[in-house]
Amino acid sequence: MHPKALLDAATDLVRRVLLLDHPADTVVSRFFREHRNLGPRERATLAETAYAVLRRKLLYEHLARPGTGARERRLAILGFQAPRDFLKQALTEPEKQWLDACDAVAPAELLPQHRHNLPAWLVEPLKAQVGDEFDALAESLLQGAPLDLRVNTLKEKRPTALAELAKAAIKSVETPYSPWGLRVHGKPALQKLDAFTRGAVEVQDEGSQLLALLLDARRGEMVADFCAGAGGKTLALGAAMRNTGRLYAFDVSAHRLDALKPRLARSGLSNVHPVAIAHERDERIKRMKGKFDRVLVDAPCTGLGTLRRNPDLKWRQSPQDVAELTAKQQAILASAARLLKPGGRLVYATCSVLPDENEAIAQAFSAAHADFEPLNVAELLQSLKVPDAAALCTADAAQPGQYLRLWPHRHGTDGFFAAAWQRRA
Ligand SMILES: C[S@@+](CC[C@H](N)C(=O)[O-])C[C@H]1O[C@@H](n2cnc3c(N)ncnc32)[C@H](O)[C@@H]1O
Repeated sequence: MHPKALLDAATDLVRRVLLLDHPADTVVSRFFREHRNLGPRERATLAETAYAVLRRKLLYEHLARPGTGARERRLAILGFQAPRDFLKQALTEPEKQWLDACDAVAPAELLPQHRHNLPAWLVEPLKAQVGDEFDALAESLLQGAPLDLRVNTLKEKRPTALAELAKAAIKSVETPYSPWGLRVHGKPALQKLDAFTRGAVEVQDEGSQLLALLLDARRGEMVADFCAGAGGKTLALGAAMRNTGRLYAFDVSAHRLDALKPRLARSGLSNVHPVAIAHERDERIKRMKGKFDRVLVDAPCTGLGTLRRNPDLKWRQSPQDVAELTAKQQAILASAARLLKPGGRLVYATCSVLPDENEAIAQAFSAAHADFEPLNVAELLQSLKVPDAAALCTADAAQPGQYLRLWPHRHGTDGFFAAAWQRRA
C-alpha cells in the first residue's frame, strides 16, 4: 500500500480509537474486518500507530497544536510506526517541516504531563506509592508488554517447551518468577504453532501466572475461579490440580466463558465446569456454600495495571468508575468467601495499581470477617519456591510481605495485586 493510503487509513483508525467509546482492541478488530484487503504488515503498522497515539496522547496533542490540517492526521503522523523516510513520502512540505520541529523537541523542554502521559487523577496515587520511582514507572507504562507464555505442565515440561519453540525459530527464556513461564523475544505468530494448537503453551502474563500459583490448588480438591472470564487463570489452576478434582469457572458473562471452551479443548483438561451466574449472590453459589477448598476472586477492576497492553484504559476510566468498581469488588469478595470450607484458602486479586481497589478492599474484608485469617503472601510464595518472593510483595514495616504487588518497572510484569486468607477451622 502506498504510504499516503496507509497514513489515511491510520488517520481514520486514530479518529475511531480516540472516540474512547469502545475498548481499543475491539475498535481495531472491527476496522480490520471492514478492511479485509490489508496485509499483515499494514495491519501491524496501523494497530501499533493507534496504540502509540493512545500511549502518548498528551504529548502528541501538545505537539499537534501548532500544525495544520485534521488533528487526527497530525496525531497519526506523530505516532506512525514505520521508518521516517517511508512516512515522509506521505507528507506535504509544511507537514515535513512541522514533524522535523517536533522531532527536535528535547524531553527536558516538556511539562511533566507531556512526559508521563497519565491523566491528572492517576498521578498522585501512583506517586504516593512508588515515590522516586514514578518516572521509571511512567516510562514502563508507555512501552509495549512482552509476550509471555505459560507452559501447560500437564502436557510438557518447561525446558522441553522452550526447546520446541527454539526449533520453530522462536527464541524464549524462562520467566524469572513463575515456574511455568516463558518470555518470548519479539511477537511471533503462535496460532499455527504445534505447541500452541496442542495446548502445550498458552499466552499469559507472568503476573497472572503468579496469581494462579498463589492459590496453590492441589489434586482432588474443590476449587472455584469466581471471576473466570475467558479462563486464563482457570487453565493454570486446572493444570496445577493435574486434571483431578472439580474446578468451577464462574462468571456473569456467558460470552466470556464461551471463549474459554476452545482453550479448554486445547488444554486437555476435563476437570473444569464453566457456570454462568446472574450475579455474585446467585442461588447456585448459595447452594455450594462451605464446599470449596480454594477460591480465587480475580475481580473486575479498572485494569490500570495493564496500560502497556491497554493504553486506552487510562482515558476510559475515571474516579467515578473506581468508586463503582470498589463497591462491586467488596460484594463479590464477600459472596465468594462463603463458598469456602473451614481451613480453605481465599485469594483476592486485581490487575489494578490503585490502593482503593487493592489494599483497601483486603483490609475492609479482614475487618468484617474475623473468621478469615490473613496470610502473608511473601511466605506463601516462598513456600512455593518462587525466587525473591519478598521483592514481589509490599514492604510495609508493620506487615512486610503481606500482599503481592507487581509493578511493570520493577518486575517486568503487568501491575497486579493479591491478598490471601485462610478460613479459620
Ligand atoms: C479480571 S476479569 C477475569 C479475568 C480472568 N480471570 C482471566 O484470568 O482471564 C474479571 C471478570 O469478572 C467478571 N465479573 C464481573 N462481575 C462479576 C460478578 N458479580 N460475579 C462473577 N464474575 C463477575 C467479568 O465478567 C470478568 O470476566
